[in-house]
Amino acid sequence: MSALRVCVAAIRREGRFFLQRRDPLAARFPALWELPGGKAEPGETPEAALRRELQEELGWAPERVAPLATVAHDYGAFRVELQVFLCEGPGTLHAPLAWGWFTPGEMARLPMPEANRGLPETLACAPR
Ligand SMILES: Nc1nc2c([nH]c(=O)n2[C@@H]2O[C@H](COP(=O)(O)OP(=O)(O)OP(=O)(O)O)[C@@H](O)[C@H]2O)c(=O)[nH]1
Repeated sequence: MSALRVCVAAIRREGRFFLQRRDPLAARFPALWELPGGKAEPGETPEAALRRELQEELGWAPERVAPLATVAHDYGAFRVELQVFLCEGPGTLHAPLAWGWFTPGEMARLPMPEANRGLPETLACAPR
């Protein structure tokens, strides 16, 4: 089974990261907290996909984007490969869902998709 390539943004401000909560009525992973992002379209580079998703989801363009980690996870019914980018820059994020800024320690206590389990540790070690 081929993996869904999903590009996600670890948006950092003052040591905290932006998470949004999935729709409580979503068919998959309802009400879990996740990083903004989504699937790359055919022919799209991961960074271009990420920038497009951030614009669509949050109406926001990052000033700096750097690859941080890749996490593969098998959910059984499907596999994902999360490509995580560290994103920084000013400006308002126009989030339509519940959202917040969390330290890696706080993040570790939130309900998140299984693929995200190791992320708090990775984000805690992200280059300054
Ligand atoms: N955006 C995002 N997706 C994640 C994260 N962790 C994780 O397992 N995923 C999964 O990766 C896929 C992302 O694809 P998508 O963003 O285009 O899909 P979607 O929210 O419309 O959800 P759906 O296709 O599951 O209904 C989803 O299956 C999502 O649950 C994360 O931190 N952020």
